[in-house]
Order: sequence, then C-alpha cells, then structure tokens
Amino acid sequence: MKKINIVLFGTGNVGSKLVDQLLEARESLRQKEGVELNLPVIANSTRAYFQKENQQPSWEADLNTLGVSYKLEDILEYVKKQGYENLIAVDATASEEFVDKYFHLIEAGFHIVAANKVANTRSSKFYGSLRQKLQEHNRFFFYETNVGAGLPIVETLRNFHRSNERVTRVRGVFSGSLSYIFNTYCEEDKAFSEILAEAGEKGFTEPDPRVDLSGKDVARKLLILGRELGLEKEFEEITIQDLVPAHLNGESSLKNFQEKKEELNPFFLNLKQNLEQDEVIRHVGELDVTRGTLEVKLVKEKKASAFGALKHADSSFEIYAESYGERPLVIQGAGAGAAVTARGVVSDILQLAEKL
Ligand SMILES: NC(=O)c1ccc[n+]([C@@H]2O[C@H](COP(=O)([O-])OP(=O)(O)OC[C@H]3O[C@@H](n4cnc5c(N)ncnc54)[C@H](O)[C@@H]3O)[C@@H](O)[C@H]2O)c1
Ligand SMILES: N[C@@H](CCO)C(=O)O
Repeated sequence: MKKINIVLFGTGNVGSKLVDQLLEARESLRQKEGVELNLPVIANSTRAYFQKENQQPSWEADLNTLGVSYKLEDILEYVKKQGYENLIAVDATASEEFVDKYFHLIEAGFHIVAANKVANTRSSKFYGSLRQKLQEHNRFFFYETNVGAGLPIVETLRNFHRSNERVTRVRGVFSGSLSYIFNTYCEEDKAFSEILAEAGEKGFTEPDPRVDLSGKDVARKLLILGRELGLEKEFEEITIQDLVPAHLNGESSLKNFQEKKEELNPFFLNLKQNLEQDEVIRHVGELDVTRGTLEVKLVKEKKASAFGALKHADSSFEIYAESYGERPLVIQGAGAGAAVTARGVVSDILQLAEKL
C-alpha cells in the first residue's frame, strides 16, 4: 500500500470540500489503486489540527475544538517526528504570504499542490527560483485548478507546448464568478450588487470579490497560461479593465467595500441599458501569444455567440493552435465552485501520487 500524507492549508470553500472528497474516496482508492491517503494535519490561518487516528469523521469539529495555534515549524517538526513520507502540502488558501513558505516546505521534503494562484503570478524571478528549488530537491508542483477550476486547461496547454504545437492565442471567459455575475445580470432584473453577493455565497468569487472584479484574478490566469507557453511576462505588463471604483479598491477594507457595494450599480445599469436587444455583457481574457499581449476586459457579445450563450458559472476557453487552424479547440464547463475545484485538487494529488 502506497501511503500519501497530505497536509492541508486552508479550510474554506475549497479546502473543506477537499477534505470531504478525500475522506469519501479513501476506501475505494485503497482498494482499487493501492493508495492510502492520510491527512495528518489540517490547518487554517490561525489553527492546526494534528491528527491522532487515521479516520477523521468530525474533522471540522476537531479543528475547532482540538486545533491549536501554530507556526509552520511546528508542522514540519511533527511530520518529521512521525516519520511521514510521501508528503504533499496542499495550498487551498488565497494568501499572498503563504507562498513564501513553499520554500521551507520543499526543503522539508514536501511536494506542493496549489489551488492558490499567487506562486505562479509573482515576479519571473520568484517563478524561476521556485522551480529551481523544486528541481534541487526533486519535488513536484501541481496546480491544474489555477485556471478554469476543475477544467483541464493547464495540462492541455502544457502538452501542446511540449509537443511543439504552436499555440497562437487563448481567448476565453476565464472567470467562473464573473461568468455567473454577467450571465445572471443580463438575464434577470436584479441589482448588480445583489448578484455579486449571490456569487460570493455560492463560493464562486475569491475571498475578496474585488480580486475578481478588478480583473486581477483573470489576469493571473492569463499570466499562468502565458508562462506555461514560455512567455516571459510580468503581471504589470497585463492590460486590465478594473471594474472596482478607486474609492472602493484594495486600499480600503473589504468591510467598507461590502457596505458600499450598491455604489457599483449605476455603472453596470448604464452598461446594460446601452445593450442592443440581441447583446449581452461578457468578461473576457485574451492571451495573444504571437504578439505577446495579455488583456482583460468587458465586451458586448451577441446572445447567440459562443460566449453570449454561456450559462451559470461556466467558463469557456478557445485555444487557437497551428494544427487546429481557424477553428479553436474549446474547453467549456464550470469555471468556479468548491466541488469542481476540490475534485481538480484530488486529481492533482492522485497524479502526483503516481509519481512517488
Ligand atoms: N472558489 C473557487 O471556485 C476556486 C477555484 C479555483 C481556485 N480557487 C482558489 O482556491 C483558494 C481558496 O479559495 P476559497 O474560496 O476556498 O477561499 P476561502 O476564503 O473560503 O478559504 C481560504 C482558507 O485559507 C485559510 N488561510 C488563509 N491564510 C492562510 C495561511 N497563511 N495559512 C493557512 N491557512 C490560511 C483561511 O483560514 C481559510 O480557511 C484561492 O486561492 C482561490 O483562488 C478557488
Ligand atoms: N474566483 C475565481 C475562482 C476560480 O479560480 C473565478 O471566479 O474564476
């Protein structure tokens, strides 16, 4: 039996669904694949729960009641003392700072699986040094859910690139939350702020929805794909249409933004009122590999077009590549949501486990 030991950081929408899915899949993986998935430590931003038994039927309660405040070193010491091998750290946080800890984790023998996009969208220098550290310690880094949640986008582009297929352009509705927001807003007679709140309640938005609305989340996804294709770009080079008014942006608190989100309504109502009958608003990202440009913007689309016809929180990625000519390869489906994202993380964990 191959034993895999997963230390989870982040128990929000994605992290908590991930624990449920791992515990559910445990027995069948043991029987069918000879893989035993253990979760020796589950941590959020303030507490860590150090597992005593193999089963964790009430992990949420245990984290709350038996969880202790911790430092990363406590976890590293614990796994070392227990003699755990095949260690995978799962980053299900949205933390800008946590990614600095990847280096310590790698040195301590961890492989990394990340839903968090930050590590792949810092400077090229950081991107390169992380990969160098992984190589030095012979560790793996999987992050399929960074783009398109559970959809196989990163893998598809990486395989194209490796096989010398020339990808010229990727155009898409990259954001599941903004897809939900604009699909619903253009169909229903509700205030923009109300739909924004719904998208948050459904677990589609980032913990701070301004990361979506500002275009930053889609810009990150474009950069991640661009880098997979060998483009050496920095985040600052991306052209981004920011939908958050300056007085509510990241400089002010999230609470302030939530309290004043109705102030967004006139701008979006004006956009909606200026649509033709057969048009809708869509939020798109465009990566032009040939020209080396990355752009995030709102566009008007015909209702009958591919992007115009999207529903719910679906994303759609059109990948233009030499062998495919004028007709792109299209990957479409749920672009956000805890269940699909957690499933993508499980899939990354299993692919990584196969290599161990
Ligand atoms: N929600 C989606 O559909 C989706 C899809 C793909 C990727 N993601 C990514 O998954 C990540 C998690 O999203 P979410 O919706 O679950 O967020 P969330 O806010 O619901 O959960 C974040 C969790 O991270 C924990 N955390 C924060 N800083 C931490 C730290 N330094 N150490 C340990 N834990 C820390 C918080 O306590 C919380 O438990 C984000 O990076 C997001 O971009 C989300
Ligand atoms: N907030 C992100 C989650 C998936 O990365 C989105 O809406 O697409």
